Amino acid sequence: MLFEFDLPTLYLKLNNWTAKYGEIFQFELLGKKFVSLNSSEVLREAFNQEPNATITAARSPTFYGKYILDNYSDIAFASPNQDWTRRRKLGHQVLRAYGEGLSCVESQIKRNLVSVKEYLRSNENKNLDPSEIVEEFVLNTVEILTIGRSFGRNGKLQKILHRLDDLVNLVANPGYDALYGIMPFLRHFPFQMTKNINELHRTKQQMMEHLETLLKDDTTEKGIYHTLKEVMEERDDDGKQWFTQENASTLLMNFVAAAYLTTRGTIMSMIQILAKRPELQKSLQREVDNVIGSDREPSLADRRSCHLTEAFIIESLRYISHVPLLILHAASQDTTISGYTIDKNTIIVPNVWTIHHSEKEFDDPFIFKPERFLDDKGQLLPSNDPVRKRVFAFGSGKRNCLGEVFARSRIFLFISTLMQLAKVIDPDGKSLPDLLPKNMIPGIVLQPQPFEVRFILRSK
Ligand code: HEM
Repeated sequence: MLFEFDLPTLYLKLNNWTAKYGEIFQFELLGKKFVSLNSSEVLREAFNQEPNATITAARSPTFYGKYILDNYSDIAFASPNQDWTRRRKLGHQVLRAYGEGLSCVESQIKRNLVSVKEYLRSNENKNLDPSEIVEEFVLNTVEILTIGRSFGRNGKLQKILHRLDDLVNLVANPGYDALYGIMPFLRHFPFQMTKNINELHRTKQQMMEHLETLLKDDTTEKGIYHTLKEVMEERDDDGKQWFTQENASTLLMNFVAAAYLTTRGTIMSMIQILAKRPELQKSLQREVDNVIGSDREPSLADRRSCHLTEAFIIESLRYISHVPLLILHAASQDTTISGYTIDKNTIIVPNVWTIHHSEKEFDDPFIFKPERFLDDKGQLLPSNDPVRKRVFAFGSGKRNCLGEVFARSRIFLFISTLMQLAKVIDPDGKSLPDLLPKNMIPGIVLQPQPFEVRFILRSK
């Protein structure tokens, strides 16, 4: 029970301990050594300055990485070595090619927003749990990224991806991972978790088989999987295949899992925050009206002129801090951080939730203030401004998130479209609590509690 319930809320305990023990402290849990990094300065010394940047880029061994991700064939759970460096570079390349630059991808995403618009129009002024439409939007973008087009919530691919995500969330839960990591033979006993593990293997297989089928369709639209297939054909000088089927399926699993819960959590939280702040909504709508107007759809080029919308996204990521401890790192050799000796194999806990809610780092950290990221002319602070540099929502250094640009641009398109089209208000006959960072549902990725809102179309 300790495993299941304490580890997902470890970030709250670490926040209390930071008040007692300061910017960096070590502790032991389940027989393992941990070091918690609790200030932006210490985190940067560990992740951005050599030799620590290289030493702390390792991951600790996990059951999930070993048994689900084919013995660390992936990017996110593997420790660096030569092959990993090539995989991470490939991950960057495919995300840049399919997720960030191509206008055809942008137009696909905009087409995807049409169903969001239809949903808002046909459900106007009704009490709604927005998760259904947010999940469909996020999974559609994942489908477009993966195979170049989306098939909607009733399509086979989306059903597989949804199930895959649910299972990853259960199986990668740090409590179960720790338990199965210590006693991996448990996976042969008929517990519910064993059933989940087996179903996850089958669902991964189903995803790959379905992608193979879709690959045969006669279409010009391409996604990451088309490129991965080509890379699987490559051979090194010694004839070795450097990127295998296991690498492809686990890379896709990383992307699907990393893209879904994180983006869902951000957009859902932003909707709840908006419903409680009519003044902020008015300012965002004014910006969207001035920059985009109502006759055309928002596009990624508008990000440059929508300073408040961008600040709203960054402040939401800081305030909710829904990946509270990033993915845990590990020390690949003995080192020193902030004067403390850190032994090889110590698990490194980037205590980002605490950094984002520390008075030393941010004024009024528990108050939601997008303006903290704007200068006195209302322009977004540059990314190298000290205030922006204290936000670690996507990590920092050698293991930072590969999908940051993709995620932020999708969130921008969703929120600017929403502000162009509708006003978000409290539900009818029910109360909607303000979103409080300490009340999120625990997990590797925190989620807001279920809630309902109403959408009122602006054209009326
Ligand atoms: C709001 C959305 C997102 C947030 C807040 C987020 C946050 C993070 C964080 C905190 C990490 C761990 C960094 C570390 O361990 O130091 C991470 C890693 C990663 N993310 Fe994201 N992420 C988001 C969306 C995405 C998307 C859309 C993708 C891909 C399509 C993606 C792909 C990855 C990958 C592959 C890694 C592993 C990198 C590595 O271990 O080297 N993420 N992300």
